[in-house]
Amino acid sequence: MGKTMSEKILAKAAGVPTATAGDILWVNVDKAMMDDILGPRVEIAEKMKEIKDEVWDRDKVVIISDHYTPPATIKQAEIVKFTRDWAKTHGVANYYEFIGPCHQVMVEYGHVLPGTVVLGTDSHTCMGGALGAFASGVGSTEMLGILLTGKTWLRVPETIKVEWTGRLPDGVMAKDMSLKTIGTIGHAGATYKAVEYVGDAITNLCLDERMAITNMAVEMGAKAGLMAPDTKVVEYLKARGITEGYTLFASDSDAVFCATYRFDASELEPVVACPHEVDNVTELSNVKGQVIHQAYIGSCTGGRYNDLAAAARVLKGRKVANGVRLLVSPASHEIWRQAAADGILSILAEAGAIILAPTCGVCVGLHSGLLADGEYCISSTNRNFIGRMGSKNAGIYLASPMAVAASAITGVITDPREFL
Ligand SMILES: CC(C)[C@H](C(=O)O)[C@@H](O)C(=O)O
Ligand code: SF4
Repeated sequence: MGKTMSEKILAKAAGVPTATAGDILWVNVDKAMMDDILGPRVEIAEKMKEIKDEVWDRDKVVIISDHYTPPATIKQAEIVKFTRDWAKTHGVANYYEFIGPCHQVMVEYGHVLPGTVVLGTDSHTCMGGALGAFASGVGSTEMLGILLTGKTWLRVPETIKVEWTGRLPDGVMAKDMSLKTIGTIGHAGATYKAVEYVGDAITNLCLDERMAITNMAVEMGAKAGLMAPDTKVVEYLKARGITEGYTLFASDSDAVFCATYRFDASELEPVVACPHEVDNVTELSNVKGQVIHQAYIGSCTGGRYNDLAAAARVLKGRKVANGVRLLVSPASHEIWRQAAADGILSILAEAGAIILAPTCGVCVGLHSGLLADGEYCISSTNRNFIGRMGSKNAGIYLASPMAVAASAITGVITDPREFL
């Protein structure tokens, strides 16, 4: 009987010849990531002092200060300082601060490799599945065990196959595919399962777009969101000087999937997730005309180069509506630099966008872009829970970067195809 990607990756990590969904395995972790919000400061440092105050392998730990950077309060600055100092005193050279949201940093700096196990103290760690890794979020207690031993137990998940075929229409993006999938499967429909995305509509996507999909696998409850690594992944890694140390696992043709969902990308139109649940998805046409006060393009979901370029295509030569805040936060310093060099940030700024630093801040309501009672934001991010961006009486519509850009121009939720 054939094996899925997850079964193959976890068998390799456990050092066993084969694994089957349902098996409980002790796996060796290839990279352990902590961010500033759930990292060392969350009892981990204290507990390690009680047990053994050193990490199992300094080269396999990555610590990223991203949620509280740039610090907006003294408390946030103290947390970032604590995180930085902890990394230094524990010899963790893989420390990054104010480079961008952790998941983008992990990929850009080569810490997510095909066929490896990457676990992080952030729920969107699953984004790494776009490069063919088994990447998943864990809690601080699990992370404590990993830091001390380099291992953790995992139950090999069953896999749901999500097949996207057909040609994506102009003006429709991977974010629309992601939201359509989540709206169909539901916010708990993939609990403790892996989701594997297949089909030519997936393989035709660039890596930026693929990551927008795997990033949100957790919004269905999934343990991991995977795509078989192909030449686009190999080229991406090669461009970063990485040509070995990974395995290109793909699911066997006779692998066992617990469910299969099929979608036709050629029939997909822009969709949005309406307040206050990520699976509250409807066609954008059903909420067209909804007033918005803020438009946000950013985060580990929708702040990559392709997102900014797509938004610039809509905004070029046009102006943000008076009274609408269009905030743009490139998902990393590298993206910020490249988008600036290529004139993309100038187009966005010319239209009236305010370009922010690479940060988690707006996405999770930690330091800027907060909403008042009765305000609405359309956002290229991944969560729209109550109070996510400030007031509990505000609302967030999740959409593609192109839909966000189009809505910023009109001041109401708008189909981006009107501007193409
Ligand atoms: C605050 C952090 C732990 C959280 C996560 O785990 O995803 C955040 O990044 C988010 O996007 O909600
Ligand atoms: S950008 Fe948003 S979704 Fe991504 S890690 Fe930061 S807070 Fe979480």
